[in-house]
Amino acid sequence: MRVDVVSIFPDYLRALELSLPGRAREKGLLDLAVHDLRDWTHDRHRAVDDTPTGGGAGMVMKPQPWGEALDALAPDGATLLVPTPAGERFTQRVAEELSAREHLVVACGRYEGIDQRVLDESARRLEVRELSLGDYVLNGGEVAALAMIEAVCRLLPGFMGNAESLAEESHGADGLLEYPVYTRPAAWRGHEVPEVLLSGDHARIAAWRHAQAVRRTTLRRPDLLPATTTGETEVRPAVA
Ligand SMILES: Nc1nc2cc(Br)ccc2s1
Repeated sequence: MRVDVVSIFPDYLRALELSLPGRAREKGLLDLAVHDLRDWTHDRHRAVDDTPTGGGAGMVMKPQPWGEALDALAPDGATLLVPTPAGERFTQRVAEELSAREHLVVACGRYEGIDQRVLDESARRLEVRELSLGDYVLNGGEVAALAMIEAVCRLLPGFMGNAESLAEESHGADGLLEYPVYTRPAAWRGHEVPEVLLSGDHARIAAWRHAQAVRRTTLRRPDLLPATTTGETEVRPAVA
């Protein structure tokens, strides 16, 4: 997979060259580049924003620098990711879908956003996905881009050393939150590891872990539980 990220704060994205994406690049799984949007400006102030047409507060990102940047970086058929509070929800399912793409170009907006015509023009030759991390507003798309790129790239085959751990994560195939985890020592500051985990009975351990995942999901994210046939969310008994 190739990932190009465009931002007016490219240093914000340098973290992508560390930790997971850094190792994947060494393995040849991921080719990542960060670009400064101002490289596609032509005035001496390197302007990337202007006042909103129709009035209103703040500034809007000009179409011309984005148009030229995307012409240079995004081949026809590439996927353009645009983090925005107004986007479709970015979920593990979306991350899985995007991990199968050949080329992602991530446009990090700032100010009040990017001129809509950039998205409309891009849709003529790119897959455009406006994506939201959640119902809150950041100062720009960079933080969201870091999260989305990590969520997508860690799903690339061979990216994670232990692929088995992917299967047991929160929001996995079963749609449940992850069960609580423990390690040594068996007792720590008066807290004991649940006896079942020391039993060696793998069937019993698996059942306990599933029950804990259901309990945690019911308590914290009932919206993730499958609806019943009546369309209501099934209220399942909390597991002791
Ligand atoms: N939650 C999010 N907030 C923002 C703000 C801006 Br400005 C650009 C992208 C995003 S994604």
